[in-house]
Amino acid sequence: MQARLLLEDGTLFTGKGFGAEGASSGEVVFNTGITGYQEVLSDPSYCGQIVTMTFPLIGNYGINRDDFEAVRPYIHGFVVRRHEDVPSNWRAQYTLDHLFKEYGIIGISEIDTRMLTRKLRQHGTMKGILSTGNERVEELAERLSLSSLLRDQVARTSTKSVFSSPGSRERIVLIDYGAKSGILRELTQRGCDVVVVPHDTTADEIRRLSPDGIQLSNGPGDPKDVPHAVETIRQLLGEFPIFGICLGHQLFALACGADTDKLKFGHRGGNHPVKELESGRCFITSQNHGYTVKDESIVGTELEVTHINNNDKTIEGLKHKKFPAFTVQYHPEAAPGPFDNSYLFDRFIQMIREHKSANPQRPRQAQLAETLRGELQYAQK
Ligand SMILES: NC(=O)CC[C@H](N)C(=O)O
Repeated sequence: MQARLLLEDGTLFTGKGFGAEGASSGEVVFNTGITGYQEVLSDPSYCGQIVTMTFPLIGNYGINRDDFEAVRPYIHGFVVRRHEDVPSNWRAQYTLDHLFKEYGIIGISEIDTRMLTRKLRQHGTMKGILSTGNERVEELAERLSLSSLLRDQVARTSTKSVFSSPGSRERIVLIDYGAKSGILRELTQRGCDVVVVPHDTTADEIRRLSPDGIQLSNGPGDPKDVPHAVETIRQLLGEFPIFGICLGHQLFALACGADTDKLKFGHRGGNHPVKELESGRCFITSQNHGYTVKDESIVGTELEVTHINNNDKTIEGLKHKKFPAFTVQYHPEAAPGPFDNSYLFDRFIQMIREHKSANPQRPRQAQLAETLRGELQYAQK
C-alpha cells in the first residue's frame, strides 16, 4: 500500500503504508531514541503529533503488554525508515502494524528520515499530512492548509475520573495532564498512596484529598492552552510540596510568573545532556518537549534555575526559593531512556518529609478532621 507524507513547505515523501488506512494531519516531530518505540508512540505528550523515528529499524521487537506508557496511543502518525513486520523478541505479543490498525493510526515506511529530520531541524517543526489514498497532491495540500493543530490535547488525554493506587506511605495527588504510566509506577514503587486526578480538578477538591505532596505530570501541547491548570497550581503553591515534570514544569513556571515559548524543533530522545548547576554534574536524560521556560522570564520571579541543557543551554530544572517545590523539563521516569534520574522521586519524598517535620502544627489527625468536615459540607451541597 502506497502512502505519502506532505509537509507544510511543500516537500512530498512517498513510501509504504502500514497500520491504518486514511489520512491524518499533525505537527511533524522527530525522536532520536535508538530503542523504545513502544513507549514513545504511547506517550500521551505526543498527542496530535506525527512522530518520526530517526533510528532506521522500527518494529523489529514487536509490541508487548508491559511497555505502554498509556492505555492507548494518541499520536497522529508514525514515520520510519524501515518497518519490520516480523518481530523477533521473546516479549513480543503482536506487531506494530496490528497495534496501529486497532487504533486507526497511519504508519509510513521507506522514508528518508535523515532528510526529513534535517528539514525539521533547519525549518523548525512543521504541520504535515499523511495519506494512504490516491488524491492529487494539490488536494492533499488543500486539506493540510485547512487542518489546524489541536489545542485540547490535555482534555483528550487526562483521566476523566479520580482513581487511586493505594500505598501505605506518603499521600501524593498526581494531577494528570496526560501522564505517562512511568510516573505512577515510580511513585507506587516507593510505597506512595497515589490519587490520580483529572487536569481540571480544583485546588479545593485537591485539598479535600489531604495530600502530603502534589505531583504535576507531563502532558501534550502548549502549556498556555490550559490556564485553569496554572491557576490551580498558583493556589496550591506554598501549601503542599510540589514536584513537576515536563508540562508540569512549564505550568509551574507560568504559575510563578515566568513565561514559556516554543523551541524551533524541540528535544525528543533518550540522551539529552543536562547539567545540574549546584554540583556541576552532567546527567543523561530522556526528553520529549517542544516548549521551554524562557530564560529572561525568570528574572523578578521567586524561581531559581537548577538545571540547564548542555546542548542549547535552555532551562531544564527549577526550584522555588521560598516554598518546597521543584520541577524538571526532562523525564526522571525514563521509559524510554535512562533511569539515571529516578532519584528525583526520592528527593520529592524527602522534601515532603522535611516539610512535614517543619510544620508540626498540622498533624495528620487535625488534617483528617478538616477533610471530613470538608467532605460533609460537600456531600450536603
Ligand atoms: N512531555 C511533556 O510533558 C511535553 C510538554 C509540552 N507538551 C511540550 O511539548 O513542551
